[in-house]
Amino acid sequence: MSGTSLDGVDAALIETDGERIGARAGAVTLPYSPALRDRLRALLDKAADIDPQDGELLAVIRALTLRHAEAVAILRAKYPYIRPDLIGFHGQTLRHAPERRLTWQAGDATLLSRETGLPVVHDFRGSDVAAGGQGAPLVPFYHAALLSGRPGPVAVLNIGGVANVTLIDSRGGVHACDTGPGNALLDDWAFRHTGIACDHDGALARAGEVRLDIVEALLDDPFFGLPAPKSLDRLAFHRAMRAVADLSAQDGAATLAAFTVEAVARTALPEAPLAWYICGGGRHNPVLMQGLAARLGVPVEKVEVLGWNGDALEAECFGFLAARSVRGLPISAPGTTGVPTPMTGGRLTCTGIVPPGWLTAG
Ligand SMILES: Nc1ncnc2c1ncn2[C@@H]1O[C@H](COP(=O)(O)OP(=O)(O)OP(=O)(O)O)[C@@H](O)[C@H]1O
Ligand SMILES: CC(=O)N[C@H]1[C@@H]2OC[C@@H](O2)[C@@H](O)[C@@H]1O[C@H](C)C(=O)O
Repeated sequence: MSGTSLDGVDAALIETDGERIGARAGAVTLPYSPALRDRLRALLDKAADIDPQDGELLAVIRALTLRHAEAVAILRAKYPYIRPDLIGFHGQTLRHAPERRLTWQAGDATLLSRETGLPVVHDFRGSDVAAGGQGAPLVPFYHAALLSGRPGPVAVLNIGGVANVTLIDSRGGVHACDTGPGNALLDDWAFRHTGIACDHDGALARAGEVRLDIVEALLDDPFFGLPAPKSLDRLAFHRAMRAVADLSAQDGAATLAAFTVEAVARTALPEAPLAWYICGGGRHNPVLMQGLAARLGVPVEKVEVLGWNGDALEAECFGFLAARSVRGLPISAPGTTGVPTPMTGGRLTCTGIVPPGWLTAG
C-alpha cells in the first residue's frame, strides 16, 4: 500500500481466506526517498492532463513498483518461515474523480509479479467506480471483519493523507465515507515552513491559535453537505492552503489540524458511535488526537487498544481484499462506496509460477 501521504510503502503479511483473519505476522514501512516523493508529488499535480506514455510517468511507476518489490523482499527475509501465496497491490492514487467514473492507482502489477514471482491482485477501485460507486473507501470490509462479533455502534477512523471513517452500527451494518482532510494539508504546510515532511508530534499546531473563522469558511465546501458514501481526491482541499497562507506557521498548523478534527466531528453517521478507534499516521499527532477526544465526547483510542497495528492496517487490508478478489467475494457495497450492489473488484496478474492449489481453492 502506498497512501495519499506519499511517505512510502507499507507492506504486511496476513493469513486470510478473505473472510477469516488468522495471523497478522508482521509489517514493514519503506519510505520513499525525498527525490521520489517530489517526483510523485509533481505527477499528482499534473495527473489530470498527463499522457499515459509520458517518460517521467513511466519512470516513476517503475521506481515505485520496484520499491514495493523491495518491501516484499524485506518482509520475506524477515519472516522466512512464511511463504506468501498472493500479493494485494494498491498502487499510488494519482487521480480520483469518481463523478467522472475515473480513478487511477499507478503501479505496474506485471513488473511486481515478475520481480516477486507471485500472483498480484491490483486495480481494486476500477470496477466499483465503473459501476457508479465512489471506489473508496475500501478498508471498511476489513474493519468489519476485524470487529466481527463486537457490539456496535463503533467507528474506526483512519487519518492518512485523507481521513476516512467506518461505522459498524448496532446491527452489524457497515457504513463508510471519507470525512475530509487527514494529514495531507498539514504535511504540505509543515514542509513549506520547516522543511520537515510533517508537523512532527503536532509541535507547530500545539504552539498556535486556531482561527475558527477560517475553519468555518473551509467547512462551507459542498463536500461537507453531501451524504455518505463520499470520497475525496488528495488535492480536494487545496484552497485551504490559500485560506491560511497569511498565518504564522504555528497558527496555520493549528487551523489546519482543527479543520481535520471538525470535519470528522461533523460527518453525519447513521448512529452515534459509542467509541472511536483511530488508525493511520495521524494518530501519532497528539493535537489531532486531543482535538478529536475533546470534540467527539466519547472514548477516542488508538486501534492498538484492540490489539491492531495502526500503521499496518491498510497494507493488511489489501492482502485481505486480494484474497476476497480471487474468490469473487464483494469488496464494496452500497453502504461503503455507494455502488448499486455489492461488488467484487481487483484484477489478477500472474507472471510467475502459481503456488499449487490456490487458484482452485476458491
Ligand atoms: N509523529 C508524528 N507526528 C505527526 N504526524 C505524524 C507522525 N507520524 C506520522 N504522522 C503523519 O502520518 C502520515 C502518514 O500516515 P499514513 O501512513 O497513515 O498515510 P497514508 O498511508 O499515506 O494514508 P492514506 O490513508 O491516505 O492512504 C504522515 O504523512 C504524517 O502526516
Ligand atoms: C482514492 C484513494 O486512494 N483513496 C484513499 C485515500 O486515503 C484515505 C482515503 O482517501 C480512502 O478513501 C482511500 O484509502 C483507503 C485505503 C481506502 O480505500 O479505504
